[in-house]
Amino acid sequence: MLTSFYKMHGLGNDFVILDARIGALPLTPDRIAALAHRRRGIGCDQLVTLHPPVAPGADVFVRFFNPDGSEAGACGNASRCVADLVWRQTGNATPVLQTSAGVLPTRREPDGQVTVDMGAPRIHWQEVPLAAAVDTLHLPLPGDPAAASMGNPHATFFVPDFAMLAQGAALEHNPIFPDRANIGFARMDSPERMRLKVHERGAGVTEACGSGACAAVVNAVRRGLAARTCTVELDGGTLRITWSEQTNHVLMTGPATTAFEGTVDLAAYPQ
Ligand SMILES: N[C@H](CCC[C@H](N)C(=O)O)C(=O)O
Repeated sequence: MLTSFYKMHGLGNDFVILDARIGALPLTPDRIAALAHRRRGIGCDQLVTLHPPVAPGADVFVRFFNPDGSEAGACGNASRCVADLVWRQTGNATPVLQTSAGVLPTRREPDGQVTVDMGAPRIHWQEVPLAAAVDTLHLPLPGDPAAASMGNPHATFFVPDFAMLAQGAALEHNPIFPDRANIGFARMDSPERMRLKVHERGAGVTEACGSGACAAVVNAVRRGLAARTCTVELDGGTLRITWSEQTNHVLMTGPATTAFEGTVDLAAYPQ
């Protein structure tokens, strides 16, 4: 059974996008992991599936899966890529994405970049989630991180350099994060500019993390370290993030790139 796929990336955070809008695809966590494998599969940081929308006003329902097979409620870079794909397919420059974490309006900018309204950050401990009723602005961990969710859990460490990146895997699995967490390391170069590296939950260090950039700016603003509009410099490039005072929503603007299209025989991958 040959299935078409799109290989796309947002600042080097790369995705295999499969279209399940015309019919369900036989995907299991093991098959997702096999497809995401860098040598034995197509290879990607996340596998993304498209489904018929259910939410009123949504153009497509999008699901995000990490290469370990786990599902995530948000993926900022992939959301920009799906919005770009829908525009290429339909000419709709403002597609609305339904995700398990909420309905995300998007907009194609005149320069070809894509803005996604990532919704409001969740900053209560139960929403991140955390395992205990602690202040999410100062978690009881060495390095004093803050935590927030953009529909997926993020911890942000404010650091002078990136020596702590090597601790990302252990921190991802720290028991304070019952659903694990994406671990961001942010160096504030000015209130308007942040350098960020992210060890992603279920994926490891990626070239960019869109939801991680959103959470890092939210946490930096909460700490009084950043302006509400901040340029986030990641390994793969830069994102513009604004945490709106009026709407409490976080807007993320950045590129979306198609690398290639292909077909894959899903039956050739383990169930
Ligand atoms: N690893 C993340 C999902 C992908 C997020 C990232 N690729 C982005 O652009 O937001 C998680 O398990 O929550």
